[in-house]
Amino acid sequence: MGTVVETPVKEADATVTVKKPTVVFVLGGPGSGKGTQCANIVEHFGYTHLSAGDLLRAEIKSGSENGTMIQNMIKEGKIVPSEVTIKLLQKAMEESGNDKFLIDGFPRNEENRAAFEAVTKIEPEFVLFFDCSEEEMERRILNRNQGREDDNVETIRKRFKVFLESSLPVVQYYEAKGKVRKIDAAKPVAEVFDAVKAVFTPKDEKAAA
Ligand SMILES: Nc1ncnc2c1ncn2[C@@H]1O[C@H](COP(=O)(O)OP(=O)(O)O)[C@@H](O)[C@H]1O
Ligand SMILES: Nc1ccn([C@@H]2O[C@H](COP(=O)(O)OP(=O)(O)O)[C@@H](O)[C@H]2O)c(=O)n1
Ligand SMILES: [Mg+2]
Repeated sequence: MGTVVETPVKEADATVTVKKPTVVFVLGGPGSGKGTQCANIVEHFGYTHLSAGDLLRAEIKSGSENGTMIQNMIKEGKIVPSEVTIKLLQKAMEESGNDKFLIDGFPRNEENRAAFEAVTKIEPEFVLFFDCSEEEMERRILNRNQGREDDNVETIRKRFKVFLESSLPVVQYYEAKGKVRKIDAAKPVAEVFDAVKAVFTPKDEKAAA
């Protein structure tokens, strides 16, 4: 008869408490200044900036099998299926070594939002929303000069339509949860950043200042 050796199973070890990363979604129309302000936030507040658009453009450049599909969708101002974008975001989060992220330009529609929540189980800390008129956004995009295939009048019009029809409802979803921090993004860069800083500065520090 063999001896039964009991190995104690430590429940606490099995359910390792993995701390969920802090995520801030940075939303706003095309050209509202998301990328510009994210660069400032990174410098001051130690976040890692992940632009969904930049990740998708890098994926095209890498020659991935999804590249052509992504390129066609971006040219048409359409939103790439969540599956693709979320994989890129997750990979970038893992590779960063950080635990605080600005996710810029995502979620851009209800499908993006629901899929990210279902896959990662992460709820954003808050949503930074850059509010700007179409006129001003169009002016900025046409002066952006980054050689983007979607920065032309025809595609810009399509992107604005997608923004109004698909992206704004996501902002409204978070508004109903009290998570939206709305910024007047039509002002000069430094003034917009002053408003952004106020959102990221903890309340007790503000009181001490
Ligand atoms: N507050 C601002 N005032 C004027 N131009 C701006 C402002 N913020 C950004 N820009 C410029 O507008 C263009 C779009 O900004 P960007 O940060 O790329 O916006 P988004 O990522 O929302 O599309 C860039 O050329 C940028 O330099
Ligand atoms: N969540 C996202 C973000 C961007 N994109 C695609 O990438 C394009 C450019 O996104 P972007 O965030 O770089 O654009 P800007 O708002 O910075 O001008 C979008 O118009 C979409 O075609 C997407 O499909 N899904
Ligand atoms: Mg951008």
